[in-house]
Amino acid sequence: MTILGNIAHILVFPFPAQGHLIPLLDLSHQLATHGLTITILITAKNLPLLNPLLSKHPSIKTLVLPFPAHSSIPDGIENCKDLPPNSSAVTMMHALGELYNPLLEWFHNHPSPPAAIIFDMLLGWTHKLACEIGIRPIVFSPSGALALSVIFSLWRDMPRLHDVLDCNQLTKFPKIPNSPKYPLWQVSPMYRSYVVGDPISEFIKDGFLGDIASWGLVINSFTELERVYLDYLAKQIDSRVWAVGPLLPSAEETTERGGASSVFGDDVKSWLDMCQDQKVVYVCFGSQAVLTNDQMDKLALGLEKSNAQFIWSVKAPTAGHVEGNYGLITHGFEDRVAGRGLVIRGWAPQVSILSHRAVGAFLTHCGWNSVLEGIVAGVAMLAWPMGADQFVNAGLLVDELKVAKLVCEGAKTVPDSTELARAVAESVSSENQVMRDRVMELREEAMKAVEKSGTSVKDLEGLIKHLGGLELEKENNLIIKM
Ligand SMILES: O=c1ccn([C@@H]2O[C@H](COP(=O)(O)OP(=O)(O)O[C@H]3O[C@H](CO)[C@@H](O)[C@H](O)[C@H]3O)[C@@H](O)[C@H]2O)c(=O)[nH]1
Repeated sequence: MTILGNIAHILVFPFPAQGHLIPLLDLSHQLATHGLTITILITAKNLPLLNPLLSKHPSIKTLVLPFPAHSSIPDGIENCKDLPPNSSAVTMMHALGELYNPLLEWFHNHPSPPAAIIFDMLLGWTHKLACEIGIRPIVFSPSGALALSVIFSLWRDMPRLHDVLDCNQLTKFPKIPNSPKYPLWQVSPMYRSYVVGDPISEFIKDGFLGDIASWGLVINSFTELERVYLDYLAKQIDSRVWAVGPLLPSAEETTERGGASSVFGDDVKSWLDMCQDQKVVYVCFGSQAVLTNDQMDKLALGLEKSNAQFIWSVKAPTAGHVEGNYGLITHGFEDRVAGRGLVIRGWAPQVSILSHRAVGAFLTHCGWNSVLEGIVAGVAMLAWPMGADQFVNAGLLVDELKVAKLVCEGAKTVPDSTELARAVAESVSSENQVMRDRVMELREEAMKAVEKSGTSVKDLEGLIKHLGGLELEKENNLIIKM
């Protein structure tokens, strides 16, 4: 397929958190495959995360800028997964805002600068920079359309939540389809901690308003999954929306996606090969969540009591976690579940585990990438949302799509091990067939979306056509100026 003007040069600017970076790199792969010239802005410590992509596309260039020093980020940390637990994405967003001038300078000195920037939604300040240079700002959302509708609604409408004392009071979003509502404690902490006039708060607010004002929105979702929310977003932000998901890794990339796996993929595969179809529960809470020892104990007990087969991917505490209070696997647990349970410490090859025929259920925090990966794998989900957009995603999965059961809520909540055991056992039993059938239907829709003439393929082609058009526009402007 040839798409008009596919020679455009695009700058891609990912946010340094695996859940954000992975899908934007998958999108970059698609754009490079269609012949676009891509430069990826990255800081030095995150550069190795680009290796699988760069080896597939040697034509992709990198713009490596020094990570800006920040008083709340210890030296040497450049990725959210390594941030101390008392820091948040806000600190990282604020620190990266200092790249404004170096980036501006790079643009001014580039012989053939990009015609557009595709930037992560947490880097909304890029919108202002793009306007200053006179190129198109395109925001990329690694979150789904419902979650993005909620985030945009908060920052655009600015509901007064800061003086509400009851954390269970419902925050309502009547303009969004199906009028979702969430207890205050589940609403974005980034928004709840907003203080009028505070420089960091205003920086964050301007960033989201920059997203909303962007020339286009690329989102990792697909029409059949979130049609009403995608339509709503298109009307709200008054710009082009391209739903290009689910963004998937290429077959050879599934084991090194987002980082080097801490186990041999073949060992995990051999272990899974010995299990029956759809009997294994995969447990993972994304790239950032580290459980307290209390949570670890109850989760371990739940898995033990369930008698189910499982793989549990356990994140290690970062240097900032209080020594000994986090991430400890209960003494003797692994011996007691030997043969039916596998614990992976560190980075697990999640996509290849989920896609194995033996995996039937996924205990997840409902990070959007995990949600999409779970759907593509056709596994039923057990939801334990902990923060960020995860409560919104869990609501979509549990109440609307009915492909998940809620088993726990909250980053600090300790689950009841007996209830958890029951839910885990049930998730891979024949009683759960209805949910499994529903998720298989969604899987089919997801696969259709990314096949030839599928909705996501069409949206991707539409995006590429627009990007090609921008390059022609740039050249015409130059001719007119000359
Ligand atoms: O051991 C692991 C752990 C994670 N992953 C991958 O890492 C990604 C994790 O992304 P996600 O499931 O979205 O979780 P988070 O890392 O928590 O993602 C952040 O970013 C998402 C996109 O905006 C949000 O939906 C989440 O709430 C937010 O926490 C997925 O692709 C996983 O396959 C692995 O490959 N191995």
